[in-house]
Amino acid sequence: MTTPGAAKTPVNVTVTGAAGQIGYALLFRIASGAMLGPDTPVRLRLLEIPQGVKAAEGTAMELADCAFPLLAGIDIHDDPRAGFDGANVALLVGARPRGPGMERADLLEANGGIFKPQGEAINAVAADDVKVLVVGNPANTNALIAASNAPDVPKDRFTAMTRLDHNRALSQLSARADVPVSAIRRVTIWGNHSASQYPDIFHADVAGRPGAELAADESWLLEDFVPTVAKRGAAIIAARGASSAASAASGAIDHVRDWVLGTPAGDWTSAGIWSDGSYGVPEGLVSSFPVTSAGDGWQIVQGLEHGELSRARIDASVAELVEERDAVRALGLI
Ligand SMILES: NC(=O)c1ccc[n+]([C@@H]2O[C@H](COP(=O)([O-])OP(=O)(O)OC[C@H]3O[C@@H](n4cnc5c(N)ncnc54)[C@H](O)[C@@H]3O)[C@@H](O)[C@H]2O)c1
Ligand SMILES: O=C(O)C[C@H](O)C(=O)O
Repeated sequence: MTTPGAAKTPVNVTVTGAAGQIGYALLFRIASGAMLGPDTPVRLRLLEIPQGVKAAEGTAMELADCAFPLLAGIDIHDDPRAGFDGANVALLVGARPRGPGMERADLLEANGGIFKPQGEAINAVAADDVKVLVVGNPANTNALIAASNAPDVPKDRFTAMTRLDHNRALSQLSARADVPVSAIRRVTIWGNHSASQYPDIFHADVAGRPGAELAADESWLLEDFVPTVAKRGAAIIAARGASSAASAASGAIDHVRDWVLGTPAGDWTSAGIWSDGSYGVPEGLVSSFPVTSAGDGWQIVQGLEHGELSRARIDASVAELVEERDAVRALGLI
């Protein structure tokens, strides 16, 4: 399928798990220009397992029926080497979601095996400027697996999604302070996309009010705000009977958009990135940090000071990332 007349060279965007719930919420927004901007045509590569190909074909038919002016083509694959060929942006969504009562780490063995061959394929055939966002859980450690199996791709091109957690934190804080989400800046998710994550508001600006002032109410902070954000995924599963999909797709769009087009001045966002040792997070773990981008890659915001409470929370989440890394090492995945 080709739309004639697109001026710029299309960006190749590979989406794995294209026939799944998140895929269905994500692809139409990418094709509409929400992710890469209103002037950038996209060519979509949908990667599925063989059983998912027919449903992906149905989604591709619907995408064609939207007549998106920016959609320069769609192809569907069940072989990672074909699916990632020439990929400039790769969204690694395809993986099993957790069900009620499970932790995301319970998916390590089932899903970890997906990310080793996908990392190898990205290494072999993706474009030189490839940018990878891992959404499939456990996202941080799956990103670590993919990056570790792509030795020729710079590690900073592999990222894991904590933008959904970041957006959840903004929303909870907005409700608490009774200010619009757009008036809140400089919130951070630290650590793992798991129940151990630490949503940090100590450095936030909440409509001109220091976040530390709100955080001073420790019973609200520790018994309400932090667990509501950190356990939101499980609450959605309990309510919907299925894991978050539209909000996850929206987080993925926000992550890639800010990475490629830049974060707003005076603000930062959160992303799981390859640690360079900042803030005592061991090098080589994929951990969430406060980050900015000027369109040329994520930079970790430096110089934030942490009190005892924040330090202990960050350390606990990082300790879980170390455990997950050791588990996938024992499985031979890295
Ligand atoms: N990081 C986050 O914030 C976040 C948020 C929500 C969901 N998730 C995770 O995203 C993943 C997908 O969720 P979903 O609700 O779309 O699941 P889903 O079951 O609806 O869809 C998953 C799709 O992936 C496909 N798939 C499986 N293995 C594949 C492979 N090797 N290559 C290509 N495709 C493959 C399946 O056929 C299926 O179509 C889950 O692991 C879920 O836990 C992460
Ligand atoms: O919680 C899950 O398992 C899905 C996703 O990671 C989420 O945070 O909504």
